[in-house]
Amino acid sequence: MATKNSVGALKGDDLKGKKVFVRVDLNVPLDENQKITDDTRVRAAVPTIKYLMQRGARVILCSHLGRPKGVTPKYSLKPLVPRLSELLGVNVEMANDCIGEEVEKLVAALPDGGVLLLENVRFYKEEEKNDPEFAKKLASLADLYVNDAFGTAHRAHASTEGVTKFLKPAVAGFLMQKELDYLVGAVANPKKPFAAIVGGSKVSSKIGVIESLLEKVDILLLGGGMIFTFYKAQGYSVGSSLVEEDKLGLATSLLEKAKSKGVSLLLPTDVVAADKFAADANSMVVPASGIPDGWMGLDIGPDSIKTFSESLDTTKTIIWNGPMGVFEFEKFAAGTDAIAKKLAELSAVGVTTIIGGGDSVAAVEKAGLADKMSHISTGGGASLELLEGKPLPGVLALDDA
Ligand SMILES: Nc1ncnc2c1ncn2[C@@H]1O[C@H](COP(=O)(O)OP(=O)(O)O)[C@@H](O)[C@H]1O
Ligand SMILES: O=C(OP(=O)(O)O)[C@H](O)COP(=O)(O)O
Repeated sequence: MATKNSVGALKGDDLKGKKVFVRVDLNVPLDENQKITDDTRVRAAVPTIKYLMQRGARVILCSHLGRPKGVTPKYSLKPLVPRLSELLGVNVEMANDCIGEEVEKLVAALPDGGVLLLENVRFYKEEEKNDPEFAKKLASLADLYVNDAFGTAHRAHASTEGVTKFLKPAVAGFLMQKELDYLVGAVANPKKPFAAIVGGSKVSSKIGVIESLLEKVDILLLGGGMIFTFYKAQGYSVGSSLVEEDKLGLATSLLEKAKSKGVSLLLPTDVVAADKFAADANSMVVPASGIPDGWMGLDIGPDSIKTFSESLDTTKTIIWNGPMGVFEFEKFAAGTDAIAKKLAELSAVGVTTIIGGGDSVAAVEKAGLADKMSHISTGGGASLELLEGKPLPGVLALDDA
């Protein structure tokens, strides 16, 4: 993907008094009392907004929250206002809509350096349909466009893609730039040796990323539920572990591809098996080649943790996507925790460590190690697509640098 123009190229003269439409990803988890349970995405949006505020721009924030079908109070962005105001040090205004006369009035009343948050853009079905008329209405609110919503950059929606046809310049925000620098830059030109750790539930959801990474990495460590498809393909007994029967051939061909590329592909040599899929299951460590009938592998075992850790010792760049086990259950979180700790240790001695979104981020956060990593992606689906080598529509639509 070509380098994109960034908001940092816009100076005071470009921004003073200008209305800037900023697409952010404020799709945060809320509890039943509408309280934010993880504000990572809000904090990640702050540098771009502050940069614009400090240069006298009038900032119009646009985001989605959840996947509403029509106007749904539960998915209002109103609960975001207090935290945004606190982080930005101003009273963020809230609109009840994202287009229309009332919104236009609020935009007109915005002072230089002021911030207006539009209501959930997905309250209109036209957003996800990338409807040009709707995109034009969004565009008409502002003088220029900044996309900082990395987590939504894999969606070709009106506020991420369509709007750029009517609003120029269209540039990347600081978060978007940082995500691209790490997930494209560091992966395309890694300091070597370069290792990837891929886990998560199914091989089918990670085929693209494994194939793409096999072209680039020196070491590939596999964990999570997908390993049992690899074991079964090799003729091991896997008990009642998660297996995708229709992907056995694929698993074999991935192993062969790794061999032909000279990639050192490591599968766990032992696993923690459970007698049921539950937090209070009975568990035992068994060799990878012999999971007893009625038992299922839910984590990588201690020998594998040791081998995986040692293999990472020599690396200079590590990317991690997907947990090593069912980390949501304390009993089966040791493999994931150990990898998180290892990456934190290696970061401290200068290894570039990149956590590619989704559940791996949740696992690193649960372990309290988020601030130790070089980069933690704010996008699950978006980071996966980038790592698969797919272009992101929300990025493609921006002006080239
Ligand atoms: N051995 C396993 N058996 C079943 N599920 C697993 C196993 N290991 C990991 N998982 C599950 O995989 C899920 C994460 O998978 P995935 O969504 O592919 O990862 P990510 O979100 O990081 O891309 C977690 O909910 C975890 O419990
Ligand atoms: O949370 C998001 O994606 P993610 O869960 O893949 O990180 C983004 O806000 C995109 O949301 P969507 O998958 O409803 O388009």
